Amino acid sequence: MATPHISAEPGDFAETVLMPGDPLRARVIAENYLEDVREVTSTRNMLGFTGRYGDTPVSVMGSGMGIPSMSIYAFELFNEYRVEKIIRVGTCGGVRPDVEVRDIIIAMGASTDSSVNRTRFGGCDFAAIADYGLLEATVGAARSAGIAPRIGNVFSSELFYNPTPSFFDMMKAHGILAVEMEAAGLYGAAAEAGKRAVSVLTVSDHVVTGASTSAEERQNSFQDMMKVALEAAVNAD
Ligand SMILES: O=P(O)(O)O[C@H]1O[C@H](CO)[C@@H](O)[C@H]1O
Ligand SMILES: O=c1cc[nH]c(=O)[nH]1
Repeated sequence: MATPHISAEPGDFAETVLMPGDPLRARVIAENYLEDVREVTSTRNMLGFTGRYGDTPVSVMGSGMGIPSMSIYAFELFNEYRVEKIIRVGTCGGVRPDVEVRDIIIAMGASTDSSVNRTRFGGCDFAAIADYGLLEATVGAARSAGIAPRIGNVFSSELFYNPTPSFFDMMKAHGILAVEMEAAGLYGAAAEAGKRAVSVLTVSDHVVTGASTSAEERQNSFQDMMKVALEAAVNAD
């Protein structure tokens, strides 16, 4: 039953799909965190896998970069493959001065300069928010693991290379924790489909201070993020 962008069969995806931007990271997650793994799609090399985390079936698939790419895959997973929950697992750049590299951010909401959610929502402003149950499950998983997550508003940017430095001052003044490129599109797609989503992010760099993570720090915070996302996949009702 392939869709235009996914070559899996019905039933190939679990109810919960973890989505990093990078399809090769999806493979790393599948091989290192899941058991009984099989590849279920590779159209355009946007790799997807299904396996088990403990007793719970879990899938992992790349979303690509940016809201348009995330919107395509989330739409097809929610509407064609009966996926119920998507947990984005990605990187972000810190914005507020009190956010530090390696922090784990749970995006309660996602502001954006993209018009995608207005297009979905009849030209009105849509409040792109995480599903509350998934938010609780991720926050609970983080705290149980001794991780203090930052919870709040992120900014899903259309541009990675923004030419206007004052853009980040505006974000900072509005309490934006960090900038990334997909959460607002994912939350809009979930709402449109009547499904559920949350984004768990690790801070890889700081766009204001210029701080960045070493390879070892990146690996540690990646492991923290994966623990949070996988435990939430198991524990969310
Ligand atoms: O690490 P991922 O999930 O790809 O997320 C971030 O990294 C990419 C930019 O380098 C964008 O996709 C942004 O959202
Ligand atoms: O989208 C992103 C991701 C990480 N760091 C950034 O500055 N932007």
